[in-house]
Amino acid sequence: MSQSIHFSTTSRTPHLLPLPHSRFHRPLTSLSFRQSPLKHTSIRASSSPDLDSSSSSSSQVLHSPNGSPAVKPEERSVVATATVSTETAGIEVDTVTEAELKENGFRSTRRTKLICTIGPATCGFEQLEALAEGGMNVARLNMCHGTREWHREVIRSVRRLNEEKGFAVAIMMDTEGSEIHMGDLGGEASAKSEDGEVWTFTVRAFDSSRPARTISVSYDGFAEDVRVGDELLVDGGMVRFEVIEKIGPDVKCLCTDPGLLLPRANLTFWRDGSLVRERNAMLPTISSKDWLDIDFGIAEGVDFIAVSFVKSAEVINHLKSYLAARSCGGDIGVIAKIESIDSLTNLEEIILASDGAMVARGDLGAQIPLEQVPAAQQRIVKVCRALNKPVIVASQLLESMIEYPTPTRAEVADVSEAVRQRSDALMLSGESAMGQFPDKALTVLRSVSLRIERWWREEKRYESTPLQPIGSSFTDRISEEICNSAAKMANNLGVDAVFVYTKDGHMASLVSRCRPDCPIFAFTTTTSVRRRLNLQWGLIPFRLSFSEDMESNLNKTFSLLKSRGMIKSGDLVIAVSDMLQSIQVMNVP
Ligand SMILES: Nc1ncnc2c1ncn2[C@@H]1O[C@H](COP(=O)(O)OP(=O)(O)OP(=O)(O)O)[C@@H](O)[C@H]1O
Ligand SMILES: CC(=O)C(=O)O
Ligand SMILES: [K+]
Ligand SMILES: [Mg+2]
Repeated sequence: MSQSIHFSTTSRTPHLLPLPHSRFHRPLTSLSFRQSPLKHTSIRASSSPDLDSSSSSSSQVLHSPNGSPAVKPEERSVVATATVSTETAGIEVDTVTEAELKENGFRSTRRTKLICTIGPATCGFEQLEALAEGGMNVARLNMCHGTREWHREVIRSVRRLNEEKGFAVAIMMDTEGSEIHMGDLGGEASAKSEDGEVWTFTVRAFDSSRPARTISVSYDGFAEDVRVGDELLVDGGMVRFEVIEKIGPDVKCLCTDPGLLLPRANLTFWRDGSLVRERNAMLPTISSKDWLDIDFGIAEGVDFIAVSFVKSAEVINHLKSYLAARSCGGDIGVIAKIESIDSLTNLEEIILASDGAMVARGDLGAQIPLEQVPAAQQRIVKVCRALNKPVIVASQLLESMIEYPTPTRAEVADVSEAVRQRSDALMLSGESAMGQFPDKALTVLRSVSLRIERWWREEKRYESTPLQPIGSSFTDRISEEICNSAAKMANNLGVDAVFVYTKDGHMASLVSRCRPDCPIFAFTTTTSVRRRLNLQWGLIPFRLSFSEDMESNLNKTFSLLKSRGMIKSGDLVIAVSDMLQSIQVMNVP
């Protein structure tokens, strides 16, 4: 039996009219709840021509390699190859998700998405493949490091992995920004600064090798702006110095907290307990080098651009119009990195302008007192959720795993908290870029996410807080209400999955926003939308060509997913779509 609620808005949105000849989609004159008068046990009625055509077109349907529902890791590559060959005819889902669905049953798939920063420890094809196998949804490239050629190589490897092995890893480019940072240490991996040592920070460039205990600084106004007595913090306090003398372009500093100086580490200076940000506040958020990197990102087809040190919504709007003009169709998502005092001050307007946000705790913790970072994180996650933008929690989640194969208890608690807050994604930085145990760190993120999500489901901790309306047009408000209701129904009825058919991804994100208890199968027609949906909580994105006819879409989907062993007869699903404003509840025939 299929039951549906239709929302008819004939006068305003004629394109959303239910299909006149469909038994399931009769035009209605008002908002109503309709129970199918036909007491058949499934929507797979024999009279349905669509169903017949989709099941008879079984030559297009991909069958699982051995007919069994479980895919062992060693069989994944077989599935991967098959996925690619049916790209146009069937349905695309990444191999890792498919294996996870079959192994755990789809109620237990991971909802929290995982991002890995790629660096020297993970840039090889096999290393990238291992991360993809381990559940990496997005690969992040930090333009602070490496050459464009290096980044291009990584991007192409990820794309090749997606094509050849059936992954759907998205690529996020992270801009350098024009904050103050150290130079690259002349090729050394790090430099140790001991307590009581005097180091020179200078705006001079070095022709040859770096003189001993000398660090170059990226910002020309540095020597002019600092004062004797200021405190200089490397990476938000990993190493501390006190300014003792200024000599032209050189600033002599006494090390007061020893530690390891890493190439291009961020520098902040503090005076009387406050961050000094007078002159460098005038630096552009997107530097001339960043614009060149952005052009490079457009040319290489990255999925997201994360903008460092965003101060206001203006820069986001500026970049978005640039992307819309340059990247034909504006396919690239813009992520605002919240890592400065200004970004906290203008948080709502920045998030509203962006396609998502990152809680960049590394630099944020260098700009506000560390003890304020957890509250800032909670606020950013909440605002993103309210405004329906994906949010990433980043930096030092598993910092000790750069050197050790197991995390600290405190790190596990920190990861758990981010999952408990229902952030969309967690990000590895140094752990995956240059750590010794990138795969193990990813495994920890995956297993902690799964465990916390399961605990939350077992405890039936549904969200009761009502979500504020966000859409401005009447049609948008209807979509929102449909998604809110669908998620609520999914929880109350204990359905196995919500199916959402969406061309631009918006309906899928509206369902994700409700954080329902079951996974969300998001069907979309383009590869780029599918990759972008990879960042959002609970969404399992599929690429599928579909029509305006929901009945035929459902039949086609059921048929394809069943043939791959990803769903089975009797599974209870709720379906919503961009095309037809309705909620349908049905058992898989
Ligand atoms: N492409 C790369 N090449 C070399 N080293 C890298 C690269 N990407 C990252 N790393 C190393 O990993 C460390 C952490 O990387 P990450 O990019 O997350 O830095 P971050 O300081 O957290 O980010 P941001 O610079 O955006 O604030 C860096 O300090 C650097 O040593
Ligand atoms: C990720 C990042 O930019 C930060 O934490 O500062
Ligand atoms: K960066
Ligand atoms: Mg940063």
